[in-house]
Formats: sequence, C-alpha cells, structure tokens
Amino acid sequence: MASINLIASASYVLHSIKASSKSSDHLKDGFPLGNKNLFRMNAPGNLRKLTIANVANEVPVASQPSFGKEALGDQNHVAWTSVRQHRWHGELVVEGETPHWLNGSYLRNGPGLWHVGDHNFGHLFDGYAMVVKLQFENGRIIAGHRQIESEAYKAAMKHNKLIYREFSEVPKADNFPSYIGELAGLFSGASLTDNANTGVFKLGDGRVICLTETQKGSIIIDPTTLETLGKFEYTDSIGGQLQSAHPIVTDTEFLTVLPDLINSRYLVVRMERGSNERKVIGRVECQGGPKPGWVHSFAVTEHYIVVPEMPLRYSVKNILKAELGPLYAFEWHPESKGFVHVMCKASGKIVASVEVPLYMTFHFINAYEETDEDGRVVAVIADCCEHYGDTTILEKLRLQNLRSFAGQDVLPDARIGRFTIPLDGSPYGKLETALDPNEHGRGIDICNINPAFLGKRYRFAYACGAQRPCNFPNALTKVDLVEKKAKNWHEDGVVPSDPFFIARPGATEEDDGVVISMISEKNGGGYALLLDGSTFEEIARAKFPYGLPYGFHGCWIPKK
Ligand SMILES: CC1=C(/C=C/C(C)=C/C=C/C(C)=C/C=C/C=C(C)/C=C/C=O)C(C)(C)CCC1
Ligand SMILES: [Fe+2]
Repeated sequence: MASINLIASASYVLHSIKASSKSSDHLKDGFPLGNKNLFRMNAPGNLRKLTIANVANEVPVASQPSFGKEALGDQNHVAWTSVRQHRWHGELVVEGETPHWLNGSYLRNGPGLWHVGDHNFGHLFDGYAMVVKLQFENGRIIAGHRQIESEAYKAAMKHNKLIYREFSEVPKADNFPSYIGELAGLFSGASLTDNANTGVFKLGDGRVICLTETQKGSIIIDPTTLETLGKFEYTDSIGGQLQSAHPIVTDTEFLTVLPDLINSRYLVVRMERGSNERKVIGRVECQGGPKPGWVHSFAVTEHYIVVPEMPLRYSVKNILKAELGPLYAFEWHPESKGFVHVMCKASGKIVASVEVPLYMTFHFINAYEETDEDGRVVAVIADCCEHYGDTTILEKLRLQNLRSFAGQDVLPDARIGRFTIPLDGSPYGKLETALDPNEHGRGIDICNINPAFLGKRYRFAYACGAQRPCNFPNALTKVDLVEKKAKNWHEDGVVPSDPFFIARPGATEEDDGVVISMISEKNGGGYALLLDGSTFEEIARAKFPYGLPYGFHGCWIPKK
C-alpha cells in the first residue's frame, strides 16, 4: 500500500511539472542513454533512487518520463498518457526471480506521444512510436524507452504541429495551395506518415525494424541504444504505398502482403535474409469490391499463405477527405462479403478462395494444414481474434473513449474465430468460435504463440483478455485450444500489453517458457511482468520509475 501511495503522490508532482512543460520538451529534455539510474523499492515499498557511481547527469525522480499534456483529468489512465521524455534508461529492481536462462532483450513498440503542440490526437493508433526495452541479463533487468525519430515525429517536433497524416489525423491545410499540395502528396504517398508505431521485428540478419502500414514507415533501430538508424529502403521496384503491419519474419525470410488500391488486389512478397529486395510470390485478386480489405495481419502454414479479404475495405474517398469518416481510411461493405484466400508459397498459385461469414479482425494468431488419413492436405485452419463482424472496436479505441469509460463495460465482445478453408474447390469456408469466449471474458486480442509452432498445429495462445466490466482488454489470458479452456491473470486497474512467449532453451513442451508483458497501472505506475508459460502464475515483476503507456507488439532478441 505504501508504495501505491508514494507513487500516487509522485504522480501528483509529475502532473504539476507536466502542466508547466512545453511539448517541445519531448526532444529537448532527452538525456544521454548512458545515464544510468537505478530505482529501488525500499522495504516496505518506498521508491528510492540509487545512482550508479561514476555516472554524471543524475536525473531527479520528478523529471522522469511521465505524464503528457493530456493527463489533466482524474480518469486518465497512464496507458493513454504520453511519456514526457524522449528517452530513458536504467536498471529495475526485480521482485521474484527471472530465470537465469532468460538472456536477451524484449523490445515492444507502440505509441508514446499522443499530442503535438496544443493538439491532442484522436485515436490510440495515432501516437508517435516509442520502443520500450527490457534487457534480461543473469537475472537483472535493464530497461529503457526511446521515441522513434520518424520523419513524421521530427517534423511535428520541429513545427509544433501535425505535418503528416496519421491513422485518424489529417493535418490542417493553412491555405488552398497547401490543401492541393496535401492532396497531391496523398497520391505520391508523400503526405502519409512514416510513424512506425505498430510492431518491431528482428530480421534474420540481425537488423531490427519498426513498422507501420505505410511502406515508408519501415524504420531501422539499434536494438541496444534504441536509436533510430534510418529508413529501411526496399531496393525493388514493386511500388505501392501500403503494407501489412505484421510480416511473418523467420531466420530465413520476411513475408508480407501489400494491398494494391489501384488494381484491387494484394501482392504477396518475400524478402530473403540479408536482402532489401522483395520478390513477388503471387497476387490475389479481390473477389468483392470496391477496394481491398484492410490487411493488418495475415497467417501462414508450412506450405501456404492465408490472405484475408475483409468487408472492412480501404476507401479512397475517405482517404482523400480533409476529415476522415467514422472508420477512418476504411468503409464497411457487407454487400461485398468476406473472403479468405490460400496461396501456395512455392508457386504463388491460389489454391482456394472461399467466401466466409462477415468478419472483422486485426490479428491472425496462427494457421496450419489439416490432413486426411493418407497425409493429403484437405483444409487450412486459420485462427484470428475476431470481433463478430463488427467494427465498433475502432470507435472504442478512440482516446477520448478509452479515457472516459474506464471501468464501464463497453468493450465489444471478441472471440477466437477459427476459419476452415477446404482445399477441394468448394466456394465456402467456415468461421466458428474456437472456445467459449466467456473463458477469456469475451475479449481477446494481441495474440502470441510459441514461435516454434508457427504454421503448425498448435495448442496454446497468449493474449490480452478481459475481466469485465472494462472498456479495454485488462487481463492476460492463456488459451488452450485443445482443452477449450483459458487461464487468466488480472489485477485491479491494470492495462497489460502484448503477452510475449519465450521458450526455455531445450524445452519439449509447447508452453515451457515465460511470458513477458508490460503493465500500466491505474495509479500511474508501470511494471514488467513475467508469468510462467505453463502455470500462468507470476514469477517476477520489476517496477518502472514511471508509468508506461500502452504498446502494441514486441519481439525477442536473444543474447548472442
Ligand atoms: C490504415 C492506414 C494507416 C495506419 C495504420 C495503422 C497505424 C494501423 C495500426 C493498427 C493497430 C496498431 C491495430 C491494433 C489493434 C489492437 C487492438 C485491437 C488491441 C486490443 C488490446 O488488447 C496509415 C499508415 C496512416 C496510412 C493510411 C492507412
Ligand atoms: Fe497489430
């Protein structure tokens, strides 16, 4: 309790400091990453700063990264509050024990800053990218965060206003010529953001890349310092502006899907380890129209690529508007129907294109091949976090809604949707609920699996779930797709993110490993949480000296 009170009062101090700071502090206040501060929870729970000897530039507790401009109301959970500073780095004190085999860094990408100048952004997906790092070394945890210096972020900091189009935000044109300039920029892609705030991936050759859904929003960072190293330049001539935010990255390749709004199709491309050149594997022609569906993610099996075609479709009309519509760059077209396509990885040929019930998903979980008794593949099974063909979740993720409806039961229901796509030429596929959604509180998203089971029959998935009443997933869940059961982790007022599974070296069981998640607390604090992958019990936590904003997706970089 003492620690909670102390953090609450520290939050109060930080609040006041924030109120007097300018938004440009975000770049000016940055301090050297080499500046190490050790924060220790003094028994029984006092937050005390220890400074490692011989390190200059101590940072007082009150100037630690914390609340941003929007944190003016009591209800503003730290999960939806900008970090105040561009970067931070320090050691965390661990309660419990981190396994000694866990050596490497967990990086998590997501929004870190939701305002520029006096303007507060509208949507969770708008925030300027920030990578948080947890470096595990022989039981110790060194943590840090840093803003990604995209062109969009740097321009916003320089001009103190929005310059590029974000997910729900369109820069205000000062005059007619600049409006025309912005429109022209839309066709060339010049006015679209490169704010790579969605995922972070370690490529086979060791480069670490942050991504958003514009191709130019592919940014290389240094996984140690988190410094932005520059754009990832694709050297091919494939063109287009957009990409899936979730490539499938293995040690040998990078597979992704590029929606092509001009020809109403998707390109499936592969980039080999060490290369910057993507090669087209094949094309999927859209079955419905008028434009391709949103393809935030897709799935693979051992031999196939599963390409979704959702009725939530890109809308050129919306993209061209000075004010985006209620579904932003998209429109819901139930009449255009929903489809799932299966492409052979080796030949690029489409082996199935089936109509399925209307669906709405951001995140595919995994896929695998179903065989008959002779070993012939008869169907592809693909699982996703499915929102019952309802786009309301997009509205619920507006920051104003996240901030105003805490504790109210307004999170739309979600389930694990299981597609069965027959490979016998039938025109229809199935979409079923994989387990009773009450097992995970009728909320599920941001799913991870043991990466050794990518594309294979699998049993366990780790995701954000719900403990109702809630307006956002506020629990972690381990789903057993065989037993059709879930185990849940929850504490009052938490917003957990991206439960990420890391297998124990030498493990033979699918769930033998740990799950890492970063937790934002209602009292303004935040901590890294480690759960046992098998029992789903807590094994360690390490408190940050400041509250963590919510983040989307992470990756693991094992120590060399
Ligand atoms: C769609 C366009 C763009 C931007 C797309 C972006 C930034 C998409 C990001 C989507 C994310 C982060 C989805 C995450 C969903 C998370 C959920 C439901 C969480 C649940 C919690 O557990 C532009 C790049 C602006 C270009 C125009 C088109
Ligand atoms: Fe995502």
